[in-house]
Amino acid sequence: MSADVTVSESAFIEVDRVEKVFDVRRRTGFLKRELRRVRAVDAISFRVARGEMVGYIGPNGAGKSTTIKMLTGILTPSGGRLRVAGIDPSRERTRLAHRIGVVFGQRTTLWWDLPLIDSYRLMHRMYRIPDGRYRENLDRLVELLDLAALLEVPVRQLSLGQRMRGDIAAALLHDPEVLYLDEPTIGLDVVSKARVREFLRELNAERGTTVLLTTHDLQDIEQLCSRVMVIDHGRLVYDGALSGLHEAGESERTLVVDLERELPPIEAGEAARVVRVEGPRQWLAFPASASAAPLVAHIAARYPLLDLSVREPDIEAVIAKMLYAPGSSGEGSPERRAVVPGAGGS
Ligand SMILES: Nc1ncnc2c1ncn2[C@@H]1O[C@H](COP(=O)(O)OP(=O)(O)OP(=O)(O)O)[C@@H](O)[C@H]1O
Repeated sequence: MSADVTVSESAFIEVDRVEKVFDVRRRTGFLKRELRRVRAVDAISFRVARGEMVGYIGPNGAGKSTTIKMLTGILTPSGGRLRVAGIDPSRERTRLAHRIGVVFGQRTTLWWDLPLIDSYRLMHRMYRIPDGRYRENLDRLVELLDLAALLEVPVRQLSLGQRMRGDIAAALLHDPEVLYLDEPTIGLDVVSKARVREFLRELNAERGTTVLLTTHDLQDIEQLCSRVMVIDHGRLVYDGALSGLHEAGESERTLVVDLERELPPIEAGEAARVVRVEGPRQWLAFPASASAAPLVAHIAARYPLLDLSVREPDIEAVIAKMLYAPGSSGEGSPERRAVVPGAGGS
């Protein structure tokens, strides 16, 4: 541990210049092997306060999973200092397991062939959850996540959305103080996504559970997190509000307008510009950091409207625009780099 590290009182997750280097051996000839070092996480620092909901995003291979694995104690950092609830995850993984919950959207922690309720019973024993607390948590989660009709159904028969709700309940039975969510809404339909997000909002508001959320869905971040951290090539390149990320990348949202009939391109002044017209449907691009409401009001007052919808920019596109915007070094220019640890959250 370096002497200059200042530990904030309120920080629940503390990450100080943490790195993870993988040594990968590659065969380059008949008897030749080459050692390649992959710096998956490169000296990242941040603080997350108790009760915060933070998005953790980045392109494929950026280092998100490696960070989460270090925070859960599955991987040991190659350098730096890491604490979750005051615990060093890789040294005291079992003790930490009682205080954290993990949900992977693409994998399940449930027993595939067993009815849902049997997985919960097994977790009851595995985590040694006191009987009263288990029953109370189970009842609450079954109600909030609408699982009553699914408890006797084998996990393999559940739909993706039902399985995800089942997994979230499993991760919360032991009352963890922090929840790591890896793509919790991937592959879900609009209704299931809304349900999962609503539940997470309530969980955070009522229980003060700290949430670290990895996602490729910008709406997850928009609807749940006041703070977002962006990792690219193992380095933290942004830590702040989502609106700031949009501003840095000058990203745009799209308003799709269905008019009653074919008309010339809509005039919206400085607020938006028409980027496509197909019959009575028009697409207008406007800054993602701006609200759609005034634009919608402007159009509704002047044009015969049938329908409207807003399309979010792709998360990869927002990050790419931020990293490679004019003036950026292409690796994230210093002024776009991570701000002081914890600054985004308080
Ligand atoms: N066990 C390992 N051995 C060697 N290299 C690894 C290992 N795990 C991850 N890496 C490498 O570390 C880098 C970061 O990987 P990581 O899985 O953390 O990225 P990610 O941001 O989670 O990506 P994705 O969005 O695709 O899941 C990648 O270059 C990856 O190939």
